Amino acid sequence: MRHIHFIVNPIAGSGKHLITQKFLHNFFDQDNYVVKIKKSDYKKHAKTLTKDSIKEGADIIVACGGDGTINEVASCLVNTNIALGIIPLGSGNGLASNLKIPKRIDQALNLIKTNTIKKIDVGRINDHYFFSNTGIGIDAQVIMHYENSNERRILSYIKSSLKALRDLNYRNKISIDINGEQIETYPFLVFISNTNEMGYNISLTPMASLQDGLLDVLIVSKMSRLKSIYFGLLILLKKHHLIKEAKHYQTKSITIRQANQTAYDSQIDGEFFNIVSETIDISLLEKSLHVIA
Ligand SMILES: Nc1ncnc2c1ncn2[C@@H]1O[C@H](COP(=O)(O)OP(=O)(O)OP(=O)(O)O)[C@@H](O)[C@H]1O
Repeated sequence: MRHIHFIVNPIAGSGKHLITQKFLHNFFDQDNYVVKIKKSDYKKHAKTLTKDSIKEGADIIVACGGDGTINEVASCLVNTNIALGIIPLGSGNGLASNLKIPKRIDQALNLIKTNTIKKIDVGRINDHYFFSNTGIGIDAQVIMHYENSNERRILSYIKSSLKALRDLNYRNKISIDINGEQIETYPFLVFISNTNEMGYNISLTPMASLQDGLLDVLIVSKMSRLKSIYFGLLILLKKHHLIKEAKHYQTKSITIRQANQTAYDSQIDGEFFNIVSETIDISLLEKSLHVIA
């Protein structure tokens, strides 16, 4: 008997989904599978539900949602033999796209049935794991406005990006240690990625791989508002590497420090976090998550 637990975020993406016990029994026969569905009721609830499922002996735990839900579920599965399944119900679905998990629910469920395991790298930023990407700078500000908007559509990302640009300031100088180099900069963006897609087919780190034992880092230094808009257009055209303020690195670890500040606005897998610390340490745990993909 294989025990599969589905953790469903009811507000992810459009908020519409077909995942019911009856629907799942079309895919997982009751002679071979024990299927359980749990619904998250609030932010971080998926973590508690996943921890309970681990205690209940689940063999596979399926995150049904976007990158935020995957982060909550997968954070509990790092360095275990329990496999993560993914049903991409989110708006962006960056990690699922990178893993080529089908967007159609029936196809994604059939994939889970195959139980084909891939071991993938996991990123860590201080006490948090990330599976897709993390960043400080304009991305964190965009996510902050997006979360405050209480809308979950691409248009809300566009509006949030415009607000973040309007409020752009370069008050904090940071120092970055990477590959033996020390970089001092007023950052527009420091983006650290494990995957080659952020969702919506947009990528800042097209060379990134989930299995190469490396993090891809994009450091973009201070630039004018006008140039930031140009940078945004270049991202859409996949040509953002062309501006001189953008530098790309591959690394296993990176440390960020800032003078006179003890907190960082950041985003972790598309969720806003205020990290209270003088230093940010980012590292990679090689192939430490089992994913069905
Ligand atoms: N019942 C709930 N009510 C409100 N928020 C919830 C609930 N359950 C989960 N959440 C939160 O919803 C947030 C968004 O989830 P998720 O990232 O999975 O979807 P998404 O934003 O639509 O997708 P993506 O990140 O791929 O764009 C997460 O922070 C999660 O903790």
